[in-house]
Amino acid sequence: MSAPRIPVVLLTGFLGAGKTTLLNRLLTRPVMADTLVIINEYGDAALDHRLVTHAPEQVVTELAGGCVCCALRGDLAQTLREAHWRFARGGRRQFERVVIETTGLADPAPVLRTLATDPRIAERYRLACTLTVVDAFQGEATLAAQPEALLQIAAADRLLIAKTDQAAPAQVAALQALLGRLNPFAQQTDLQAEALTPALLTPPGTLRLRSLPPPTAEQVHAVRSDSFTVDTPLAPERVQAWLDAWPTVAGPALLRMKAVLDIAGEHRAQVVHGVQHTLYPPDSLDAPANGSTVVCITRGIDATRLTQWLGILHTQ
Ligand SMILES: Nc1nc2c(ncn2[C@@H]2O[C@H](COP(=O)(O)OP(=O)(O)OP(=O)(O)O)[C@@H](O)[C@H]2O)c(=O)[nH]1
Repeated sequence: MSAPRIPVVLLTGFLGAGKTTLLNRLLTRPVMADTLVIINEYGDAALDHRLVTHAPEQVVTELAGGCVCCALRGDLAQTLREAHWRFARGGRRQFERVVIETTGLADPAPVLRTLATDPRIAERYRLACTLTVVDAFQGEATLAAQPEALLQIAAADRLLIAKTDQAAPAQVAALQALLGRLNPFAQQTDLQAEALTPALLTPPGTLRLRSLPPPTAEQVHAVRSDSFTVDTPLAPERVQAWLDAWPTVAGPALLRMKAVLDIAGEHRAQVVHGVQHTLYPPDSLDAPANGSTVVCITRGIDATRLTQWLGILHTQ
């Protein structure tokens, strides 16, 4: 009898929707022991793998600098093909399941196709479930403006609604109704209200993959990712001025900002997230920063304004 195939969970959702936050919650569950996590990031400076807290029996690896749905599809296939010996101890495979976190701009359909049709992958792996995280607060506006978000909704077996604590109940209800129209097959879960159970990692019914027209080349290619690094610790008042100036760049053109900051006098790295209009309060990592990196993923932003804003961090 051949060995059972390894289940793969595809975790997707638009930039900043809450994928990594969910992953961190999931990885603390016993059901997620022995998990290989593959994190794909759009920016060339990968930060997400540093933001994922995991146990020693979990392996986290990253694919950065493009999307697994296009530029890095071959890299994903190679990672999966090689994983059983690359992530092995004493000749024994170190994982029993795989979670792939896509970039927030990925179209899940080509990734699902690779999983299903590459014979060397399909013989070892099986798709267990596609989870799409949706931001309760910004979800409707994102869906109206960002074609990739629609593709992610369409591919979902489960729609996981994050940030319901930030949205009014009527806003959540309107989003749920919209999601129900866009993908009536997917089960909707409010991540704040419901416990994360193993059932979340399995599809609610038969797996269905529906196709929507892909975004046009123009829509995809107008996206750019810029990273900005400073090697020396940042003065706290500079960081505060930079945070205060967030409204000068915030908006739909700033799809995502992620920063790991090395602030003078702080022993631990500080993490700051921005998603379109929203800036989240800084958080600390359990590790020193050794330099600061800010990644901005933008579509049609005023570059001068962005540069001025970033400049606040290190201007003498
Ligand atoms: N209030 C609130 N904030 C949340 C929730 N989920 C995520 N966030 C915050 O939203 C910001 C972005 O969350 P991430 O988990 O990094 O989002 P992501 O989808 O992984 O982002 P990308 O990897 O850039 O696509 C962070 O500051 C999180 O703390 C939630 O349920 N409630």
